[in-house]
Amino acid sequence: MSVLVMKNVSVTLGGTSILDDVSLHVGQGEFVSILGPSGAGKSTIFRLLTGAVEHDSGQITCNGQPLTAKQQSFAFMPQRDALMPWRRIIDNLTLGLEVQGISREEARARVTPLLADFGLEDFARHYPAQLSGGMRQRAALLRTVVQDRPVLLLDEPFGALDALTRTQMQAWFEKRWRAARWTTLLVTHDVREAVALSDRIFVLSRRPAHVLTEVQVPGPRPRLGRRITPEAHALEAQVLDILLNQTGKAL
Ligand SMILES: Nc1ncnc2c1ncn2[C@@H]1O[C@H](COP(=O)(O)OP(=O)(O)OP(=O)(O)O)[C@@H](O)[C@H]1O
Repeated sequence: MSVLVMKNVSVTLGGTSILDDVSLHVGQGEFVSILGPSGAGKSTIFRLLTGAVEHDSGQITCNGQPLTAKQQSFAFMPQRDALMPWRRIIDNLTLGLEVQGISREEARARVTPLLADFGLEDFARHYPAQLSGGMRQRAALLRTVVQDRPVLLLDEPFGALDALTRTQMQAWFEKRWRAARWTTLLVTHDVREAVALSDRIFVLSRRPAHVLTEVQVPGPRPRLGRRITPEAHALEAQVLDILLNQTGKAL
């Protein structure tokens, strides 16, 4: 059964058509990515799902229920880690839960057992500026995951990292995901990342965005580094061609 369904959704902002008849779905425990050219409207989909913008037409449901502003269906991780510099890591990690009305003690009790898995057990009392970029992203991810919502929305979570750290983080996250099977929707413009991490990929056109194609990613996991299969390589090339074609049209 699909947890998240967007059906024929269109969005206009300031008189400009941004999303045009977008349909996509994410199943329970599935990892789905949205790929598209820069400015296509990928982040707009997340703004829509988090209630920051409204759709003109179409339907959005979570677990079969129409999305409402009150419903807390999604745990959202923005592009930048958005950790508060004046709060210790432990207090940043509990923030999402505290906003939900959970006491600080209860929030800490939920976060603490996860610290080791996220490589943060020795850094709970540090401030964000004392952590590396990769560690901050792991903290932001932990803060998102611990909210225990039906769907994780990840907006280019590794985009700001250097290439080596990004590869390490992708491998680390993929391993965590295989163990936890969080229902995940990832926005990225990194074709390799989408192929390495996803079960399925929706490729968007340039703005106004519509779904150009939906691809099922073949082959066993993990698909990172030297383990990349010929099928995954071929898919990368195919998806890249589709995207370059879109960018070419935009130039
Ligand atoms: N309030 C607004 N009024 C008009 N246009 C807007 C508004 N907000 C966003 N846009 C436009 O919507 C388009 C889609 O933006 P969005 O951030 O969703 O794209 P994106 O695919 O996530 O881009 P990137 O990959 O570069 O992050 C952009 O061209 C942007 O200029």
